[in-house]
Amino acid sequence: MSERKDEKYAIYVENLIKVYSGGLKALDGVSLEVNEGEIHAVVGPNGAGKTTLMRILTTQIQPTSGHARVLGYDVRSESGAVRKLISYVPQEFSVWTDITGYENLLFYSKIYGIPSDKRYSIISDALELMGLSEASGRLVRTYSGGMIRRLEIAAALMVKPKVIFLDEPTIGLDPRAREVVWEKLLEYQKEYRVTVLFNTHYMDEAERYAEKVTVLNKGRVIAEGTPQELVRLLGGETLKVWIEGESERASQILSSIDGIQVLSAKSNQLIIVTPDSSVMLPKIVQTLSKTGIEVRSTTVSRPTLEDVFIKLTGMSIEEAEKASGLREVRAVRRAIRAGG
Ligand SMILES: Nc1ncnc2c1ncn2[C@@H]1O[C@H](COP(=O)(O)OP(=O)(O)OP(=O)(O)O)[C@@H](O)[C@H]1O
Repeated sequence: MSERKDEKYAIYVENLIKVYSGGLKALDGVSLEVNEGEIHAVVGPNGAGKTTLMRILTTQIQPTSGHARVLGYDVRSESGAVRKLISYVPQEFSVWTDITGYENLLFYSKIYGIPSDKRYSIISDALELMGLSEASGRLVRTYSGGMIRRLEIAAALMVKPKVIFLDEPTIGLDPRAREVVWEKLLEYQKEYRVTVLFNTHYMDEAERYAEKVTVLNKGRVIAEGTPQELVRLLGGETLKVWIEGESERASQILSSIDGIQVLSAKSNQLIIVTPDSSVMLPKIVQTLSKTGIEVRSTTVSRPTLEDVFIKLTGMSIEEAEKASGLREVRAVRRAIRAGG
């Protein structure tokens, strides 16, 4: 018997559309495929539709049209089977701060129906996996933001999910705390080969930890592939050039040089992609200075996913968020996670 295409993937999404009751189209024909055991990032600015997609895949809301399967089960008609195989770690706080870490997991173990004779070992294992054994007897209000996040993930691991969905797993955490969250998650993922789908607006995080990335903007997939493939789309190195003068005019002047793509030109800074910066940089400086524009400083780096996003949308993630008017939402979430 031939295998159905949508059953060979851990997650299969085809032409998903979600229109909320007020008429807002949050997803506009999203398709994606995630292999079993893959770590997959969905990246994009606030309001891109990432949470909506995740809520549909975790059977919390229904799509308006299109279809989605998780481990071969339809999220709409077989939602019970999907729920048995997955865990979901939401963006919002999902633990209580006035009880201990252990008590939180005990509470969840009861909700999940874990038999009482197995609870202690399952909770201990989950705490150990997330590096929280020593802190397990402390009130959660004494935990750092990173420890709280790891406790929420520990709760999700107790059901031994085949697919884990994480919505902005490190939002509001400092770089070191983000690293520890990922260190623990990766150790777990490696050992159990679970499939991980996570949402993030941190492009560097997607680039560093995801095997595949789907870039979402305004409810549509605008790019997908491995981080390396996406970065290769740009074909070269990224040059940042700070100038004395109008960046718009500088951009027009430079666009006439072969082998230069100006990704953005704002606030005295140009972001340029070029195949060979050692050849192009002197040319750029010379061309600009001939027209009275002085170059103040330059940096050369490997292109990043953030640069790919700029190329595809004409703006940075930050600018896209400002434009969507949803930037404040994220600022509040960050503050909550950071304990503000
Ligand atoms: N329940 C709802 N009713 C109406 N509109 C909604 C609802 N939930 C989300 N939206 C809107 O749908 C769009 C997509 O939101 P969504 O939360 O999926 O985006 P996101 O990429 O996850 O952003 P964030 O990072 O802020 O969560 C936004 O414009 C949002 O305001």
